[in-house]
Amino acid sequence: MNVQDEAVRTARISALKASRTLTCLFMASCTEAGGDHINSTAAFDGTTSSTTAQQDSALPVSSLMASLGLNEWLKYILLGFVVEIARRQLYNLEAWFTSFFFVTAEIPADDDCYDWLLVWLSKQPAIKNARKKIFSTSKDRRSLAILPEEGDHWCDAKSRRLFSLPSVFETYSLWYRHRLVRVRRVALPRPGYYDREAMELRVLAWGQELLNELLLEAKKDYLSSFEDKICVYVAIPSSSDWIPLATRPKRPIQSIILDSDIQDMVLEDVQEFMRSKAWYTDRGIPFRRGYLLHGSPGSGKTSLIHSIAGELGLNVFLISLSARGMDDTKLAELIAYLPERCITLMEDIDAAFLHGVSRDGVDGMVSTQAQSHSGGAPSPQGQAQAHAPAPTPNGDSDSDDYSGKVTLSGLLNALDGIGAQEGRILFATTNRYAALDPALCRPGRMDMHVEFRHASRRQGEELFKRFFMVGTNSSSAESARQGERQGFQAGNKDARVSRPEDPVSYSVSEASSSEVTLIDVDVAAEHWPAKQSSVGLPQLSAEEINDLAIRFAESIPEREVSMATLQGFLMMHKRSPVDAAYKVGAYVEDLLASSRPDIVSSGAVVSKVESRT
Ligand SMILES: Nc1ncnc2c1ncn2[C@@H]1O[C@H](COP(=O)(O)OP(=O)(O)OP(=O)(O)O)[C@@H](O)[C@H]1O
Repeated sequence: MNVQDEAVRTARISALKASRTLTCLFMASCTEAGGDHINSTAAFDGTTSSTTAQQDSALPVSSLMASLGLNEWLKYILLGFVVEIARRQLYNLEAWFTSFFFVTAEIPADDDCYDWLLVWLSKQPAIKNARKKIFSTSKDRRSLAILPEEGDHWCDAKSRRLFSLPSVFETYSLWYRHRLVRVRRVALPRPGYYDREAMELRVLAWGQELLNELLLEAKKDYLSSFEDKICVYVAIPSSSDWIPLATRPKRPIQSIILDSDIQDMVLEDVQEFMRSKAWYTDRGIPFRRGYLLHGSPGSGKTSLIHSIAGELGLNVFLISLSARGMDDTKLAELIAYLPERCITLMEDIDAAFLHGVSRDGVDGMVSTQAQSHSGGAPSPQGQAQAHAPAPTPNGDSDSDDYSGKVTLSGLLNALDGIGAQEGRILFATTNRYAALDPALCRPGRMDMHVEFRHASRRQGEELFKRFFMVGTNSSSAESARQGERQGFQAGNKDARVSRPEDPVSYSVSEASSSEVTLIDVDVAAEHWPAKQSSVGLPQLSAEEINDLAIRFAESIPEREVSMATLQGFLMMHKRSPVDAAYKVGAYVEDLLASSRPDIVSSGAVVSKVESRT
């Protein structure tokens, strides 16, 4: 035998020794509990030096089992089998019992129904008093629906609400209409993806009715929390998601003071659109409608959208094209994830493009002209340039500051491309109508253009009445207001609405311009001595307020100041309508003299409307 063979043999024997020692240790530790301790290590020890592999295999099996105490082991293994089989049978029995006696629903977390249930559950005593639950103050859409309750010290106007939610994987039992309901939040496995959160709801009942009733009750409960509110959602480009931003009380449409009842016209148009799905489908016309509100700042564009959302019970989904991280893909995704019934709002739609990004990659103003001749197709060169970092007003390329990378073609595709959402109601606002690309404004994208101008005298008068007549305890107040309103509607046609598909522009004639005579404020104070009051509203009748409103309207120049400016002025004199009526003239004169750009009328907007319609 050579040295190599000897080394192999030694290695084999060592390996065998080691494995036996391990086996003996394992067996000894396992059989110790049965009291049959076997010191097999010693037995093996005596043989290790002289035994070989062939001798080991010759050991009788029965004596090996006995020496290892395997008989005891078999008992335990069998017992384990029996316990496991019993457990499985019990599980099957429970599953059978549940499916037989309970109606079960699984509701994924991304479904609206999930929110209804979570809010409903958070109000159930079984959850409120549960020993294990989740406390939350998060500002998500559920929390927006949970109203403060009496004696709820957590829920003041400023602090976030504290509410309890069912804990994950915990099963809660509660009673609904004398029937047992079992609820738990579960994770539904999704192959190759994260688990999906869901709610498992089991109702002890034969039919579906009780479950349906529960869900309907939860839905009603949830929606009633928003009855007098609209919910505003904001787009988060980084996650292509929508998160609730706030709830806002509904604003009555009558509180928007516009000439010629534009607000009613727009509202009716939206209502008609919402009723006309079949009409659009029958004619193969994409079921979308866009409204472009343009004109002076502070003239009521946002307020009108707010009111319309409230009147129609729609939530508002706010998209900022120049938000950090927003690009064409995110925009398309965000628009695709919009719910079917909602208002999509793009405020200051010109803002993203005034950074210099446009379909042709040049300044939006210039491209407006170029585009009108190009027929609307994006050029590859233009697209490439449009993706490049936008130049800042001083001409630098500023990729850090300017984070929005939405191109015009990206926006156009999102609005009515192949992946565009059906049934969408889009409202866009701008103060720079002239800067918009005609392709963006064409029918199909923006179907109705509404121009907002600075306040007319009639608007000023109406604003004054609404401001001071609220709470006037006179039956004549409302009738006077009604009468005024009718006169206002019938007499004034100084507003413009245009529909691109309809070349006829609604409107236009100038409001009668009455002479403005400024009266000395001291004279006014003499005229209204008993009415001046520094605390609370003076007790004025509706007729007196009407007179002051006329006075107020006569003192402001036609179409020179915004409604927001007038409202701001009235706020300064909210306890003194007399002062407000007699001091407004001087106030406006001062403002105009200082030529603040936000209050000076712009004639350019008006001419653009005419050229476009
Ligand atoms: N036509 C109006 N009727 C009633 N209130 C108005 C009107 N216009 C403006 N206001 C008041 O002025 C304020 C500003 O109005 P709003 O934000 O709707 O103007 P806007 O046209 O959207 O302004 P911007 O273009 O600057 O966003 C609001 O508080 C609103 O109540």
